[in-house]
Amino acid sequence: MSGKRRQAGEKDGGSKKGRRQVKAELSAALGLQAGREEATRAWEKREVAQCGSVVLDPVPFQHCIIHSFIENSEFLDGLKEELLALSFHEKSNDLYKFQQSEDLKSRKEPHISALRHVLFVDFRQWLSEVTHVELDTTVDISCAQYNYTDTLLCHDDELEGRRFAFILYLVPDWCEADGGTLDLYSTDDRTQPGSIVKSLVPSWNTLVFFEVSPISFHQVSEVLSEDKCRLSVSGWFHGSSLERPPRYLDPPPIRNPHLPRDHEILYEWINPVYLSFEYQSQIQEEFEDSSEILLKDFLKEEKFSAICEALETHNINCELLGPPNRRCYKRANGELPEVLSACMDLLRSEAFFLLLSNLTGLKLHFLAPDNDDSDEGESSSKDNSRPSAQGVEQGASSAQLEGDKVPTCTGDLRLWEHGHYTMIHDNDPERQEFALDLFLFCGCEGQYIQTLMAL
Ligand SMILES: O=C(O)CCC(=O)C(=O)O
Ligand SMILES: [Fe+2]
Repeated sequence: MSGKRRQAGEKDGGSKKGRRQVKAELSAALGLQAGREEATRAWEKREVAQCGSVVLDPVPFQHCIIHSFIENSEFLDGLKEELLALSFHEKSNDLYKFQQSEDLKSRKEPHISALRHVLFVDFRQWLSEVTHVELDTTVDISCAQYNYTDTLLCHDDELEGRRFAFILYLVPDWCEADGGTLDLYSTDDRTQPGSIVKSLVPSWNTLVFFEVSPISFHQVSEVLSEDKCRLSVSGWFHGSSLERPPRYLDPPPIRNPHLPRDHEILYEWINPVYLSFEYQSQIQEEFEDSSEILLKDFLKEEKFSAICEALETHNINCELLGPPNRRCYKRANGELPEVLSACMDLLRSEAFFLLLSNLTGLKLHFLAPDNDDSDEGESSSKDNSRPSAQGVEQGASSAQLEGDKVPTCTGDLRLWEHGHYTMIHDNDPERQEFALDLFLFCGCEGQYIQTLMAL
């Protein structure tokens, strides 16, 4: 970029008419030679250091916090105004929920242009000098708003070319109880995230940057304040990426064939409407159309009440499952109250495999008709976007249906609390095969069973 064009970018479009020039200035602390040298030394030696308003910390991964990042703080009021006037769109999936602005790369507003300049010219030079990393001129920047209940779950930011992530916070007075902290995770020797070891509370005019690497796992915790807006400008400085070790894959779950139980078990547990052949065919047709189905009041009322009561009154031993970039929920791991273990047995029983075959048209039992011969049996399209099931408590199981192999299943009792989640990954072992997912929700309003075809 030529000096001439840069000059133009810094100015308010109307400056010729005598309006003030819009210019952002980096914190004076970043200009001090001694501070830069100390920061460079600390970064290289991976040491904790504080150089004025600049704090460097290598744990759990190299990051840096710069308070009063922009020297002329009133500039930020103008910037905030321009940012809030942009159009934002809702971003929402299994990983995040927040609002993102349009790309700031080519916005012409004076404060936004000036911020781009101070970040990608002045600060980039400082960053390159302190970290000894050559950074290219790629401009990668947008604005985010996190409001009540918004979050961005555990991720590492890794994408070709991203070398440093940065976030400049433009928040009102903020405290830990408001949520929305930037949480940094430790990692194990397989570079899987473990637990949160540092939480950064956002504050006005503070910039955080960190090195993007295979261990840079972080999240934005759920915003708990009902009225504050967590406004930030964030993006990445680009350079050649660090080498990435092969990604760790979860071992596949242990699957078992059905338990030998005859159809009596169905009469004992299942709402009789689901045992009528006529209704089963209707359900099957619907399932074949949409590859998923929700069956209300699936269990007999007295059985369902007994399950709910057992869940409420017994102290069920659980373990918290991770890693947090994949899942976070509790799984029952001890002996279950009798009615719950009987219910799990039902879901794994031979009779239930046959019932599921009738409800879905899938061959989950050798006695089930082979749907490949029928006209409508082609419901095997790959669906990589199935949603994660949510519920207060839930038993989940999935049955495998591959070729001539004996159908098998695996399942667990999951206990859901506020903040628990599952995420979808391309390299899930469960996603490499044909499977039917089944969720029986308890402790939510009403009872229903949902089946989803995974592949
Ligand atoms: O806003 C933050 O504190 C972090 C944002 C983030 O991790 C991202 O946008 O990838
Ligand atoms: Fe991130």
